[in-house]
Amino acid sequence: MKVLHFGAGNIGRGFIGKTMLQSGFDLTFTDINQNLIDALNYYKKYKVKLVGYNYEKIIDINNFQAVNLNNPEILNIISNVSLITTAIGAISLNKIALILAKGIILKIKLKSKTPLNIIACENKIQASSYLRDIIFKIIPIKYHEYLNENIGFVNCSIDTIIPSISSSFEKNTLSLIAENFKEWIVDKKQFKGTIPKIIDMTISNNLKSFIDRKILTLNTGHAITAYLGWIKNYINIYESIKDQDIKNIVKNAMQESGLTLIKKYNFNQQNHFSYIDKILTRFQNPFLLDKIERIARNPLQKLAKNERLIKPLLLAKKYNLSYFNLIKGIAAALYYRNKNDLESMKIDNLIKTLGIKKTLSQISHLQLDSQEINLIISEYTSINEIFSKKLYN
Ligand SMILES: NC(=O)C1=CN([C@@H]2O[C@H](COP(=O)(O)OP(=O)(O)OC[C@H]3O[C@@H](n4cnc5c(N)ncnc54)[C@H](O)[C@@H]3O)[C@@H](O)[C@H]2O)C=CC1
Ligand SMILES: O=P(O)(O)OC[C@H]1O[C@](O)(CO)[C@@H](O)[C@@H]1O
Repeated sequence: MKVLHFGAGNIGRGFIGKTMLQSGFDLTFTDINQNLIDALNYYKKYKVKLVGYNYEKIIDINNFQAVNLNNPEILNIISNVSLITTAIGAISLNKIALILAKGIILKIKLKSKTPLNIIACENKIQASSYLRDIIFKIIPIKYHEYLNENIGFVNCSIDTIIPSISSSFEKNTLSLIAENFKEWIVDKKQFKGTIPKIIDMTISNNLKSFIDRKILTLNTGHAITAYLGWIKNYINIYESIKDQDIKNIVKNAMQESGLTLIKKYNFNQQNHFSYIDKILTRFQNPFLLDKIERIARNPLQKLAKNERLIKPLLLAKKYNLSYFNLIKGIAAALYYRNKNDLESMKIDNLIKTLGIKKTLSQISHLQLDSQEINLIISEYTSINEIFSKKLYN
């Protein structure tokens, strides 16, 4: 089976690409980063070092192709593959929609009857449905019946941790260190045609609860660990989570979010709280050398209404549950400044232009004079009083 993967980055090379090749598929990577494409075509292989507690295994990855997204050949490839996966960043999905639409139209004109499934492997709730909606807006209505019959947009939950570090164990810069833990769950109902057998891919009938469980537990805790760690000048996630004050806030915030999920999905509380404890152990994995900067990236996206920080706060408010540790995490996210992170600088500019309250309301869609906004601002102010020297380093 021919597969095209968008985004030859950490998760693209370290998990999606690896699993497609281990499943015996004919894999092509595509990316906008020409250096990455050139390196893939030059080296024609790389290694993935899986690390866990008392576990290390190096896997050789080879036998793949790589094409730049802007190479005209990409349309033929799209029209010819049975599966497309993406790992480019949720904020970039709208940038590939047009090229996907053009490739699908070519597929239609070639009178292809082979179903094509598209799985957006992004940290965004129902990312594939989001991509589907954009593509349907682009493709002429006369083709919509074909789309509905032959093109599957399959939502998934993807949980593993693959840091952006230069491969200290290999001179080949494509090689990666990846967490041994992985959980990739896809929505059975959204596939068109036969569901491909892919190593490490689990098929589920009730994906929504798994997506929310992962994004609103792991990513909520991951983000708060990063933002609080940044304020205290830590570099790596494991340093931050080893700080007991930070760990207490992170664990309590994950439990605050967890109680909303228990209410919404009727999860067993003991099972869910042990899921939280396992995640905290994963954050403490020193072998990953996961940088705070990677987990803190794109704070505008992460402070959006339907995302890992605001969504659990709104659910806690809805269910009249405690949310004061989530408030601390949101304030820390708002406080994050990194000259290398465009979104963090956009927040800085917004605060200078609109003030903190209006900025937060605009980003999060929280009501301007809500209790939640006032609590976040007061938390932000107390962070600033303690750490103000940090803001403009
Ligand atoms: N790294 C990880 O551990 C995990 C990442 N994810 C998700 O996977 C996605 C990618 O994350 P990473 O691999 O960490 O990021 P990354 O930055 O390492 O890789 C993203 C790749 O996509 C490419 N790209 C960006 N825009 C593109 C476009 N328009 N067309 C083609 N390629 C494009 C970039 O050049 C880069 O090579 C994100 O949504 C992230 O939330 C999900 C679970 C785990
Ligand atoms: O990729 P995002 O959405 O910036 O989130 C940061 C991190 O959260 C995780 O997805 C954890 O699953 C990371 O590995 C991921 O890269």
